[in-house]
Amino acid sequence: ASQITKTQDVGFADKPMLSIPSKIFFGPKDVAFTPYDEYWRNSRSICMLQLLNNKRVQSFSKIREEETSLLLKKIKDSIDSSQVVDLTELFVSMTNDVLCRVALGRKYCDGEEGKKCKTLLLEFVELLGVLNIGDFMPWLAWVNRFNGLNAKVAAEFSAFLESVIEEHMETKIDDEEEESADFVDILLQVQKENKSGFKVEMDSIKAIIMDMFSAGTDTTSTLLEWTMNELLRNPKTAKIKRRAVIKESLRLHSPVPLLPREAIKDTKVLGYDVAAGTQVFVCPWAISRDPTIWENLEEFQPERFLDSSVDYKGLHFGLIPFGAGRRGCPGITFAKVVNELALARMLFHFEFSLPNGTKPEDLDVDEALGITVRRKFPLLVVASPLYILQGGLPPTYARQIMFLFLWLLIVLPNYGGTILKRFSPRGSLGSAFMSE
Ligand code: HEM
Repeated sequence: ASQITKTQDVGFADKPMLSIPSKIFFGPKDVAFTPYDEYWRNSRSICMLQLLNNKRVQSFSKIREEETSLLLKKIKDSIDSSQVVDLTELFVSMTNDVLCRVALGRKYCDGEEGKKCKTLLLEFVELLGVLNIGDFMPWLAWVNRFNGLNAKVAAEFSAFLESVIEEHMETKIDDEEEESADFVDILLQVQKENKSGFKVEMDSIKAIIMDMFSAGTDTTSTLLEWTMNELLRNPKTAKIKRRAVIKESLRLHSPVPLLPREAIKDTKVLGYDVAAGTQVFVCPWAISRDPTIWENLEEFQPERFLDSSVDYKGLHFGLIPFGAGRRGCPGITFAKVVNELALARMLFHFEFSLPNGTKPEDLDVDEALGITVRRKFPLLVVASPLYILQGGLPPTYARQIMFLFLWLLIVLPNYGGTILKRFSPRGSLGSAFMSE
Protein backbone atom coordinates (compact mmCIF):
# COMPACT_ATOMS: atom_id res chain seq x y z
CA ALA A 1 0.00 0.00 0.00
CA SER A 2 2.78 2.39 0.90
CA GLN A 3 4.59 1.63 -2.39
CA ILE A 4 1.48 2.16 -4.50
CA THR A 5 -0.06 5.16 -2.72
CA LYS A 6 3.07 6.94 -1.46
CA THR A 7 6.46 6.00 -2.90
CA GLN A 8 5.07 5.51 -6.42
CA ASP A 9 1.83 7.44 -5.97
CA VAL A 10 2.03 9.29 -9.31
CA GLY A 11 3.01 6.14 -11.21
CA PHE A 12 -0.12 4.36 -9.89
CA ALA A 13 -2.55 7.29 -9.87
CA ASP A 14 -4.43 5.98 -12.91
CA LYS A 15 -7.71 4.06 -12.59
CA PRO A 16 -8.66 1.04 -14.69
CA MET A 17 -11.22 1.94 -17.39
CA LEU A 18 -14.25 -0.06 -16.27
CA SER A 19 -17.12 -0.39 -18.70
CA ILE A 20 -20.08 0.26 -16.36
CA PRO A 21 -18.73 3.46 -14.68
CA SER A 22 -17.53 4.72 -18.07
CA LYS A 23 -21.06 4.45 -19.43
CA ILE A 24 -22.95 5.82 -16.48
CA PHE A 25 -20.56 8.68 -15.79
CA PHE A 26 -20.53 9.80 -19.44
CA GLY A 27 -16.97 9.01 -20.29
CA PRO A 28 -16.27 8.88 -17.28
CA LYS A 29 -16.52 12.55 -16.32
CA ASP A 30 -16.73 12.10 -12.55
CA VAL A 31 -13.78 12.04 -10.10
CA ALA A 32 -13.50 8.52 -8.70
CA PHE A 33 -13.40 6.53 -11.96
CA THR A 34 -11.59 9.09 -14.12
CA PRO A 35 -8.07 8.37 -15.39
CA TYR A 36 -5.22 10.44 -13.96
CA ASP A 37 -5.26 13.37 -16.36
CA GLU A 38 -5.98 17.08 -16.61
CA TYR A 39 -9.74 16.44 -16.40
CA TRP A 40 -9.35 14.53 -13.11
CA ARG A 41 -7.10 17.28 -11.66
CA ASN A 42 -9.78 19.88 -12.40
CA SER A 43 -12.79 17.89 -11.20
CA ARG A 44 -10.95 16.74 -8.07
CA SER A 45 -9.92 20.31 -7.31
CA ILE A 46 -13.57 21.44 -7.59
CA CYS A 47 -14.51 18.69 -5.11
CA MET A 48 -11.78 19.57 -2.64
CA LEU A 49 -11.97 23.36 -2.84
CA GLN A 50 -15.66 23.96 -3.49
CA LEU A 51 -17.75 21.03 -2.30
CA LEU A 52 -16.01 19.16 0.50
CA ASN A 53 -13.76 21.68 2.26
CA ASN A 54 -14.09 22.19 6.03
CA LYS A 55 -16.03 25.45 5.75
CA ARG A 56 -18.53 23.95 3.34
CA VAL A 57 -18.98 20.82 5.46
CA GLN A 58 -19.54 23.08 8.46
CA SER A 59 -22.21 25.01 6.56
CA PHE A 60 -24.30 21.83 6.33
CA SER A 61 -24.49 21.37 10.13
CA LYS A 62 -28.19 22.26 10.31
CA ILE A 63 -28.99 19.56 7.74
CA ARG A 64 -27.04 16.99 9.76
CA GLU A 65 -28.78 17.98 12.97
CA GLU A 66 -32.24 17.81 11.40
CA GLU A 67 -31.64 14.48 9.71
CA THR A 68 -30.14 12.87 12.82
CA SER A 69 -33.12 14.20 14.82
CA LEU A 70 -35.38 12.46 12.35
CA LEU A 71 -33.39 9.26 12.82
CA LEU A 72 -33.92 9.53 16.59
CA LYS A 73 -37.61 10.20 16.09
CA LYS A 74 -38.00 7.05 13.99
CA ILE A 75 -36.26 5.03 16.73
CA LYS A 76 -38.50 6.63 19.35
CA ASP A 77 -41.60 5.78 17.26
CA SER A 78 -40.47 2.16 17.18
CA ILE A 79 -40.37 2.15 20.98
CA ASP A 80 -43.84 3.68 21.21
CA SER A 81 -45.24 1.03 18.89
CA SER A 82 -43.13 -1.81 20.39
CA GLN A 83 -41.60 -2.54 16.99
CA VAL A 84 -38.22 -3.93 16.08
CA VAL A 85 -36.05 -1.27 14.37
CA ASP A 86 -34.31 -1.95 11.08
CA LEU A 87 -31.15 0.10 11.67
CA THR A 88 -29.82 -0.71 8.20
CA GLU A 89 -32.88 0.88 6.60
CA LEU A 90 -32.69 3.92 8.88
CA PHE A 91 -28.99 4.50 8.14
CA VAL A 92 -29.50 4.15 4.38
CA SER A 93 -32.42 6.62 4.51
CA MET A 94 -30.53 9.11 6.64
CA THR A 95 -27.37 9.14 4.52
CA ASN A 96 -29.43 9.41 1.32
CA ASP A 97 -31.46 12.28 2.74
CA VAL A 98 -28.37 14.15 3.97
CA LEU A 99 -26.72 13.77 0.55
CA CYS A 100 -29.94 14.76 -1.26
CA ARG A 101 -30.26 17.96 0.74
CA VAL A 102 -26.56 18.82 0.55
CA ALA A 103 -26.18 18.03 -3.14
CA LEU A 104 -29.59 18.82 -4.59
CA GLY A 105 -31.01 21.29 -2.08
CA ARG A 106 -33.96 19.26 -0.87
CA LYS A 107 -35.18 15.75 -0.28
CA TYR A 108 -36.66 14.16 -3.32
CA CYS A 109 -37.33 10.86 -1.62
CA ASP A 110 -40.11 11.84 0.80
CA GLY A 111 -43.64 10.44 0.79
CA GLU A 112 -45.32 8.19 -1.78
CA GLU A 113 -43.99 10.22 -4.72
CA GLY A 114 -40.48 9.91 -3.41
CA LYS A 115 -40.47 6.11 -3.18
CA LYS A 116 -39.57 5.79 -6.84
CA CYS A 117 -36.75 8.27 -6.45
CA LYS A 118 -35.42 6.41 -3.42
CA THR A 119 -35.44 3.09 -5.28
CA LEU A 120 -33.73 4.74 -8.24
CA LEU A 121 -30.97 6.14 -6.03
CA LEU A 122 -30.36 2.79 -4.36
CA GLU A 123 -30.37 0.93 -7.69
CA PHE A 124 -27.93 3.43 -9.13
CA VAL A 125 -25.43 2.97 -6.27
CA GLU A 126 -25.84 -0.80 -6.53
CA LEU A 127 -25.14 -0.67 -10.24
CA LEU A 128 -21.59 0.45 -9.56
CA GLY A 129 -20.99 -2.70 -7.54
CA VAL A 130 -21.80 -4.90 -10.53
CA LEU A 131 -18.64 -6.61 -11.68
CA ASN A 132 -18.30 -6.78 -15.43
CA ILE A 133 -16.17 -9.86 -15.92
CA GLY A 134 -15.21 -8.60 -19.39
CA ASP A 135 -13.18 -5.78 -17.80
CA PHE A 136 -10.82 -8.40 -16.40
CA MET A 137 -11.11 -11.21 -18.93
CA PRO A 138 -12.01 -9.64 -22.28
CA TRP A 139 -12.93 -12.99 -23.85
CA LEU A 140 -15.73 -13.30 -21.26
CA ALA A 141 -17.19 -9.86 -22.02
CA TRP A 142 -20.39 -11.40 -23.33
CA VAL A 143 -21.26 -12.87 -19.87
CA ASN A 144 -22.64 -9.71 -18.31
CA ARG A 145 -22.64 -6.83 -20.67
CA PHE A 146 -23.99 -3.49 -19.57
CA ASN A 147 -27.46 -4.88 -19.97
CA GLY A 148 -30.76 -3.18 -20.75
CA LEU A 149 -31.86 -2.98 -17.13
CA ASN A 150 -28.62 -1.31 -16.01
CA ALA A 151 -28.77 1.15 -18.88
CA LYS A 152 -32.36 2.02 -17.91
CA VAL A 153 -31.41 2.80 -14.27
CA ALA A 154 -28.48 4.97 -15.39
CA ALA A 155 -30.59 6.83 -17.95
CA GLU A 156 -33.38 7.44 -15.43
CA PHE A 157 -30.96 8.78 -12.84
CA SER A 158 -29.36 11.03 -15.43
CA ALA A 159 -32.78 12.38 -16.51
CA PHE A 160 -33.72 12.95 -12.87
CA LEU A 161 -30.52 14.97 -12.28
CA GLU A 162 -31.11 16.98 -15.45
CA SER A 163 -34.52 18.04 -14.17
CA VAL A 164 -33.00 18.99 -10.79
CA ILE A 165 -30.30 21.07 -12.51
CA GLU A 166 -32.88 22.83 -14.70
CA GLU A 167 -34.91 23.61 -11.57
CA HIS A 168 -31.77 25.18 -10.05
CA MET A 169 -31.05 27.22 -13.17
CA GLU A 170 -34.46 28.80 -12.90
CA THR A 171 -33.92 29.95 -9.31
CA LYS A 172 -31.05 32.40 -9.00
CA ILE A 173 -29.20 32.52 -5.68
CA ASP A 174 -27.71 35.83 -4.59
CA ASP A 175 -24.53 36.45 -2.58
CA GLU A 176 -26.32 36.32 0.78
CA GLU A 177 -27.60 32.85 0.04
CA GLU A 178 -24.09 31.65 -0.82
CA GLU A 179 -23.82 30.10 2.64
CA SER A 180 -26.78 27.81 2.05
CA ALA A 181 -25.84 26.89 -1.51
CA ASP A 182 -26.05 23.21 -2.41
CA PHE A 183 -23.63 21.27 -4.65
CA VAL A 184 -25.67 21.90 -7.82
CA ASP A 185 -25.73 25.67 -7.10
CA ILE A 186 -21.97 25.65 -6.56
CA LEU A 187 -21.22 23.66 -9.69
CA LEU A 188 -23.45 25.96 -11.77
CA GLN A 189 -21.58 28.93 -10.29
CA VAL A 190 -18.19 27.37 -11.15
CA GLN A 191 -19.51 26.74 -14.66
CA LYS A 192 -20.61 30.36 -15.00
CA GLU A 193 -17.43 31.92 -13.60
CA ASN A 194 -15.12 29.63 -15.56
CA LYS A 195 -12.19 31.05 -13.52
CA SER A 196 -9.71 28.21 -13.93
CA GLY A 197 -10.30 27.94 -17.67
CA PHE A 198 -11.82 24.49 -17.05
CA LYS A 199 -15.06 24.23 -19.00
CA VAL A 200 -17.64 22.53 -16.77
CA GLU A 201 -20.14 20.84 -19.06
CA MET A 202 -23.57 19.60 -18.09
CA ASP A 203 -22.35 15.98 -18.17
CA SER A 204 -19.57 16.90 -15.72
CA ILE A 205 -22.05 18.46 -13.28
CA LYS A 206 -24.22 15.34 -13.45
CA ALA A 207 -21.26 12.97 -13.13
CA ILE A 208 -19.76 14.81 -10.14
CA ILE A 209 -23.12 14.87 -8.34
CA MET A 210 -23.58 11.16 -9.14
CA ASP A 211 -20.12 10.54 -7.67
CA MET A 212 -21.10 12.21 -4.42
CA PHE A 213 -24.05 9.83 -4.14
CA SER A 214 -22.18 6.70 -5.15
CA ALA A 215 -19.08 7.48 -3.04
CA GLY A 216 -20.79 9.10 -0.08
CA THR A 217 -24.02 7.27 0.78
CA ASP A 218 -23.32 3.55 0.83
CA THR A 219 -19.91 3.96 2.49
CA THR A 220 -21.30 6.10 5.31
CA SER A 221 -24.33 3.93 6.06
CA THR A 222 -22.13 0.82 5.92
CA LEU A 223 -19.78 2.28 8.53
CA LEU A 224 -22.71 3.17 10.82
CA GLU A 225 -24.20 -0.29 10.38
CA TRP A 226 -20.96 -2.13 11.28
CA THR A 227 -20.22 0.18 14.20
CA MET A 228 -23.63 -0.57 15.72
CA ASN A 229 -23.16 -4.23 14.89
CA GLU A 230 -19.90 -4.33 16.86
CA LEU A 231 -21.26 -2.28 19.78
CA LEU A 232 -24.12 -4.78 20.06
CA ARG A 233 -21.70 -7.68 20.00
CA ASN A 234 -19.36 -6.01 22.48
CA PRO A 235 -21.59 -3.88 24.75
CA LYS A 236 -18.77 -2.91 27.12
CA THR A 237 -16.83 -1.19 24.36
CA ALA A 238 -19.55 1.45 23.91
CA LYS A 239 -18.18 3.21 26.96
CA ILE A 240 -14.92 3.87 25.17
CA LYS A 241 -14.46 7.19 23.43
CA ARG A 242 -16.29 7.27 20.12
CA ARG A 243 -13.27 8.08 17.95
CA ALA A 244 -11.60 4.98 19.04
CA VAL A 245 -14.83 3.03 18.42
CA ILE A 246 -15.14 4.37 14.89
CA LYS A 247 -11.47 3.67 14.11
CA GLU A 248 -11.81 0.09 15.32
CA SER A 249 -14.98 -0.36 13.28
CA LEU A 250 -13.15 0.95 10.19
CA ARG A 251 -10.29 -1.44 10.93
CA LEU A 252 -12.47 -4.54 11.11
CA HIS A 253 -14.94 -3.49 8.43
CA SER A 254 -13.33 -1.24 5.88
CA PRO A 255 -16.43 -0.27 3.84
CA VAL A 256 -14.38 -0.14 0.62
CA PRO A 257 -12.42 -3.40 0.44
CA LEU A 258 -10.32 -2.68 -2.67
CA LEU A 259 -8.54 0.36 -4.09
CA PRO A 260 -8.16 -0.14 -7.84
CA ARG A 261 -5.16 1.54 -9.50
CA GLU A 262 -3.36 1.19 -12.80
CA ALA A 263 0.37 1.47 -13.54
CA ILE A 264 1.07 4.46 -15.79
CA LYS A 265 4.49 3.21 -16.90
CA ASP A 266 6.68 0.10 -16.60
CA THR A 267 8.03 -0.08 -13.05
CA LYS A 268 9.23 -2.35 -10.24
CA VAL A 269 7.34 -2.90 -6.97
CA LEU A 270 9.26 -4.64 -4.19
CA GLY A 271 11.43 -6.32 -6.80
CA TYR A 272 8.56 -7.43 -9.07
CA ASP A 273 8.28 -6.12 -12.62
CA VAL A 274 4.98 -4.35 -13.23
CA ALA A 275 4.16 -3.45 -16.82
CA ALA A 276 2.40 -0.21 -17.80
CA GLY A 277 -1.38 -0.75 -17.83
CA THR A 278 -1.30 -3.45 -15.12
CA GLN A 279 -4.26 -3.25 -12.76
CA VAL A 280 -3.18 -3.20 -9.13
CA PHE A 281 -5.54 -3.62 -6.19
CA VAL A 282 -4.61 -2.46 -2.70
CA CYS A 283 -6.78 -4.22 -0.12
CA PRO A 284 -7.43 -2.14 3.04
CA TRP A 285 -9.66 -4.94 4.35
CA ALA A 286 -6.79 -7.47 4.38
CA ILE A 287 -4.22 -4.97 5.66
CA SER A 288 -6.44 -4.26 8.68
CA ARG A 289 -6.36 -7.97 9.49
CA ASP A 290 -2.65 -8.50 9.02
CA PRO A 291 -1.23 -10.35 12.05
CA THR A 292 2.16 -8.68 11.58
CA ILE A 293 0.51 -5.30 12.23
CA TRP A 294 -2.42 -6.02 14.56
CA GLU A 295 -2.72 -8.08 17.74
CA ASN A 296 -5.97 -9.94 18.50
CA LEU A 297 -7.00 -8.87 15.05
CA GLU A 298 -10.40 -10.58 15.00
CA GLU A 299 -11.42 -8.91 18.27
CA PHE A 300 -13.24 -5.58 18.41
CA GLN A 301 -10.96 -3.66 20.76
CA PRO A 302 -11.33 0.12 20.38
CA GLU A 303 -9.02 0.62 23.36
CA ARG A 304 -6.09 -0.25 21.10
CA PHE A 305 -6.47 3.29 19.68
CA LEU A 306 -6.72 5.13 22.99
CA ASP A 307 -3.03 5.85 23.48
CA SER A 308 -2.07 5.60 19.87
CA SER A 309 -1.50 8.18 17.17
CA VAL A 310 -2.69 5.79 14.44
CA ASP A 311 -5.36 7.50 12.35
CA TYR A 312 -7.30 6.68 9.18
CA LYS A 313 -6.31 9.71 7.14
CA GLY A 314 -3.88 7.88 4.88
CA LEU A 315 -0.61 8.32 6.75
CA HIS A 316 -0.63 5.01 8.64
CA PHE A 317 -0.61 2.24 6.10
CA GLY A 318 -1.95 -0.36 8.53
CA LEU A 319 -5.30 1.47 8.49
CA ILE A 320 -6.36 2.98 5.16
CA PRO A 321 -10.18 2.68 4.91
CA PHE A 322 -10.25 6.03 3.05
CA GLY A 323 -7.34 5.11 0.79
CA ALA A 324 -4.22 7.24 0.63
CA GLY A 325 -2.19 9.44 -1.68
CA ARG A 326 -3.53 11.66 -4.43
CA ARG A 327 -6.53 9.40 -5.14
CA GLY A 328 -7.40 9.17 -1.41
CA CYS A 329 -10.95 9.99 -0.33
CA PRO A 330 -11.77 13.74 -0.39
CA GLY A 331 -14.95 13.11 1.68
CA ILE A 332 -13.32 12.13 5.01
CA THR A 333 -14.45 15.22 6.94
CA PHE A 334 -17.94 15.01 5.46
CA ALA A 335 -18.25 11.34 6.47
CA LYS A 336 -16.66 11.84 9.89
CA VAL A 337 -19.08 14.49 11.11
CA VAL A 338 -22.20 12.63 9.95
CA ASN A 339 -21.03 9.40 11.58
CA GLU A 340 -19.97 10.92 14.85
CA LEU A 341 -23.13 12.97 15.26
CA ALA A 342 -25.48 10.09 14.41
CA LEU A 343 -23.71 7.64 16.72
CA ALA A 344 -23.30 10.05 19.62
CA ARG A 345 -26.95 11.06 19.53
CA MET A 346 -28.23 7.51 19.21
CA LEU A 347 -26.13 6.22 22.08
CA PHE A 348 -26.93 9.19 24.27
CA HIS A 349 -30.66 8.69 23.97
CA PHE A 350 -31.17 4.95 23.58
CA GLU A 351 -30.03 1.56 24.65
CA PHE A 352 -30.07 -1.15 21.97
CA SER A 353 -30.44 -4.90 22.26
CA LEU A 354 -31.07 -7.80 19.93
CA PRO A 355 -34.61 -9.04 19.27
CA ASN A 356 -36.02 -12.45 20.25
CA GLY A 357 -33.43 -13.00 22.97
CA THR A 358 -30.55 -13.32 20.48
CA LYS A 359 -27.28 -13.28 22.40
CA PRO A 360 -24.67 -10.67 21.37
CA GLU A 361 -22.18 -13.39 20.44
CA ASP A 362 -24.77 -14.99 18.12
CA LEU A 363 -25.30 -11.87 16.02
CA ASP A 364 -24.46 -12.80 12.43
CA VAL A 365 -21.59 -10.95 10.77
CA ASP A 366 -22.04 -12.20 7.21
CA GLU A 367 -20.88 -9.78 4.54
CA ALA A 368 -22.59 -8.98 1.23
CA LEU A 369 -20.72 -8.76 -2.04
CA GLY A 370 -20.50 -5.35 -3.70
CA ILE A 371 -18.41 -2.22 -4.15
CA THR A 372 -18.84 -1.71 -0.39
CA VAL A 373 -18.83 -4.55 2.15
CA ARG A 374 -22.21 -4.25 3.84
CA ARG A 375 -23.85 -6.63 6.27
CA LYS A 376 -25.55 -9.38 4.32
CA PHE A 377 -28.77 -9.08 6.33
CA PRO A 378 -30.42 -5.97 7.80
CA LEU A 379 -29.42 -5.10 11.36
CA LEU A 380 -32.57 -5.50 13.46
CA VAL A 381 -32.60 -4.20 17.04
CA VAL A 382 -34.88 -3.34 19.92
CA ALA A 383 -34.45 0.17 21.30
CA SER A 384 -35.31 1.50 24.74
CA PRO A 385 -34.90 5.01 26.15
CA LEU A 386 -31.72 5.36 28.15
CA TYR A 387 -32.83 7.85 30.79
CA ILE A 388 -35.97 7.24 32.81
CA LEU A 389 -36.91 10.93 32.91
CA GLN A 390 -36.36 11.59 29.26
CA GLY A 391 -39.73 12.65 27.92
CA GLY A 392 -39.35 11.72 24.30
CA LEU A 393 -38.10 13.96 21.57
CA PRO A 394 -40.03 17.22 21.51
CA PRO A 395 -39.99 19.35 18.39
CA THR A 396 -38.42 22.13 20.43
CA TYR A 397 -35.97 21.73 23.29
CA ALA A 398 -38.39 23.31 25.77
CA ARG A 399 -39.58 20.07 27.33
CA GLN A 400 -36.07 18.70 27.65
CA ILE A 401 -34.89 21.86 29.35
CA MET A 402 -37.81 21.64 31.78
CA PHE A 403 -36.97 18.03 32.62
CA LEU A 404 -33.33 18.90 33.07
CA PHE A 405 -34.26 21.76 35.36
CA LEU A 406 -36.49 19.54 37.52
CA TRP A 407 -33.83 16.87 37.53
CA LEU A 408 -31.16 19.27 38.72
CA LEU A 409 -33.43 20.91 41.28
CA ILE A 410 -35.12 17.98 42.93
CA VAL A 411 -33.89 14.57 41.97
CA LEU A 412 -30.18 14.74 41.33
CA PRO A 413 -28.98 16.19 44.67
CA ASN A 414 -30.85 13.50 46.59
CA TYR A 415 -30.91 10.29 44.60
CA GLY A 416 -29.06 11.01 41.35
CA GLY A 417 -26.40 8.32 41.54
CA THR A 418 -28.75 5.63 42.83
CA ILE A 419 -31.45 6.25 40.25
CA LEU A 420 -29.11 6.33 37.30
CA LYS A 421 -27.44 3.12 38.40
CA ARG A 422 -30.71 1.40 39.10
CA PHE A 423 -32.62 2.21 35.96
CA SER A 424 -29.83 2.58 33.53
CA PRO A 425 -26.86 0.38 34.25
CA ARG A 426 -25.23 1.68 31.09
CA GLY A 427 -26.01 5.31 31.83
CA SER A 428 -22.40 6.29 31.46
CA LEU A 429 -22.44 4.98 27.89
CA GLY A 430 -24.08 8.00 26.26
CA SER A 431 -22.31 10.38 28.61
CA ALA A 432 -18.94 8.98 27.60
CA PHE A 433 -19.79 9.61 23.96
CA MET A 434 -21.31 13.04 24.49
CA SER A 435 -18.55 14.24 26.81
CA GLU A 436 -16.27 14.57 23.81
C1 HEM B 1 -17.22 6.18 5.65
C2 HEM B 1 -17.30 6.84 4.53
C3 HEM B 1 -16.33 6.76 3.39
C4 HEM B 1 -15.37 5.83 3.12
C5 HEM B 1 -14.96 4.61 3.95
C6 HEM B 1 -14.74 6.22 1.88
C7 HEM B 1 -13.70 5.52 1.28
C8 HEM B 1 -13.12 5.88 0.07
C9 HEM B 1 -12.04 5.16 -0.55
C10 HEM B 1 -11.37 3.91 -0.01
C11 HEM B 1 -11.75 5.78 -1.72
C12 HEM B 1 -10.67 5.37 -2.73
C13 HEM B 1 -9.36 5.95 -2.24
C14 HEM B 1 -8.14 5.47 -2.95
O1 HEM B 1 -8.24 4.87 -4.04
O2 HEM B 1 -7.03 5.68 -2.41
C15 HEM B 1 -12.65 6.91 -1.84
C16 HEM B 1 -12.65 7.80 -2.90
C17 HEM B 1 -13.53 8.83 -3.03
N1 HEM B 1 -14.49 9.23 -2.10
FE1 HEM B 1 -14.82 8.38 -0.29
N2 HEM B 1 -15.35 7.34 1.40
C18 HEM B 1 -16.32 7.71 2.29
C19 HEM B 1 -17.16 8.81 2.20
C20 HEM B 1 -17.17 9.71 1.16
C21 HEM B 1 -18.05 10.86 1.06
C22 HEM B 1 -19.08 11.24 2.12
C23 HEM B 1 -17.79 11.47 -0.13
C24 HEM B 1 -18.42 12.68 -0.74
C25 HEM B 1 -19.54 13.23 -0.36
C26 HEM B 1 -16.73 10.71 -0.78
C27 HEM B 1 -16.19 11.00 -2.01
C28 HEM B 1 -15.17 10.29 -2.63
C29 HEM B 1 -14.63 10.60 -3.96
C30 HEM B 1 -15.13 11.71 -4.89
C31 HEM B 1 -13.60 9.69 -4.20
C32 HEM B 1 -12.74 9.60 -5.45
C33 HEM B 1 -11.40 10.30 -5.25
C34 HEM B 1 -10.48 10.25 -6.46
O3 HEM B 1 -10.47 9.26 -7.21
O4 HEM B 1 -9.73 11.21 -6.67
N3 HEM B 1 -16.38 9.66 0.03
N4 HEM B 1 -13.45 6.96 -0.74
